[in-house]
Amino acid sequence: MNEHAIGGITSNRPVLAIEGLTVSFDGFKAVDNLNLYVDRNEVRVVIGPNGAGKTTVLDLICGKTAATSGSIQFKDIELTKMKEHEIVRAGVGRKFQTPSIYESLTVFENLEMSFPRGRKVFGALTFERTADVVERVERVAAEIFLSELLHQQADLLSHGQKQWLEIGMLLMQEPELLMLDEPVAGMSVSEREKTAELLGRISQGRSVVVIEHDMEFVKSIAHKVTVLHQGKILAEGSMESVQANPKVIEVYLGH
Ligand SMILES: Nc1ncnc2c1ncn2[C@@H]1O[C@H](COP(=O)(O)OP(=O)(O)OP(=O)(O)O)[C@@H](O)[C@H]1O
Repeated sequence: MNEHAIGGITSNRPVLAIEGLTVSFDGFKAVDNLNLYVDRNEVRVVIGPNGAGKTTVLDLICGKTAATSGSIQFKDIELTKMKEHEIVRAGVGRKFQTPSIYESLTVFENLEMSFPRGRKVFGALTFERTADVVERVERVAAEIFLSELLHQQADLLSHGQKQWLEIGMLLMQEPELLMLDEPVAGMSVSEREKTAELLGRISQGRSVVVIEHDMEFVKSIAHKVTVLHQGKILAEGSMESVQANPKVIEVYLGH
């Protein structure tokens, strides 16, 4: 576990602490008494066979699905009692598999409308373009490799660039926890490499949780891997230890 200095006091508490988390759908436990801890500056990858409960865990963290029991602590905040928009405001960003960018707007406008104050005060599309908004849009665009394409309409971007734009829209809100569901699906090799670099970079100062099936990509980004199976943790640790684990090979990697 990393150590963080907070107000001069050294704290080794994880940013995300999930304990005893369970969700039942008509008696079927999709997530079953799960404990999961993620540190600041960490890229955690969650892997596992189809139906293992990976997406459901992210749905529970972001408030899309209500827990049956258990706790999700983000810093000092209990998320299980909160609404989705409150969880976003608390600093949790979630990217789904399909990009939900606005195709008819430019890269700049897509990023601009994700600036939290703009949305809160003036509504989604009509707000003042102040210097701090422009500064943050430009900073985020540079992070996601889109500085040169700021004024291009989003529908003209490549698939990979659209995925980066959506990550950028989350970064505009400066989340401390970022969750991504299969971020490199459908990307070219060079886009995958750039995405690995991007995730490493954006994990600095925050926590990143990624669901991924592509093992080469997992190897290139994961600080730690959690293997889910039937709603429970089957194994957890370094990529090497997980790959060598006979139980993991049996239920997932051997297939
Ligand atoms: N809202 C729901 N109602 C009923 N069952 C659900 C619901 N959401 C998920 N499930 C079930 O919970 C289980 C876990 O699903 P989940 O989508 O979390 O798996 P996953 O590990 O993300 O799989 P994949 O790799 O295929 O995306 C599955 O059996 C799924 O059918």
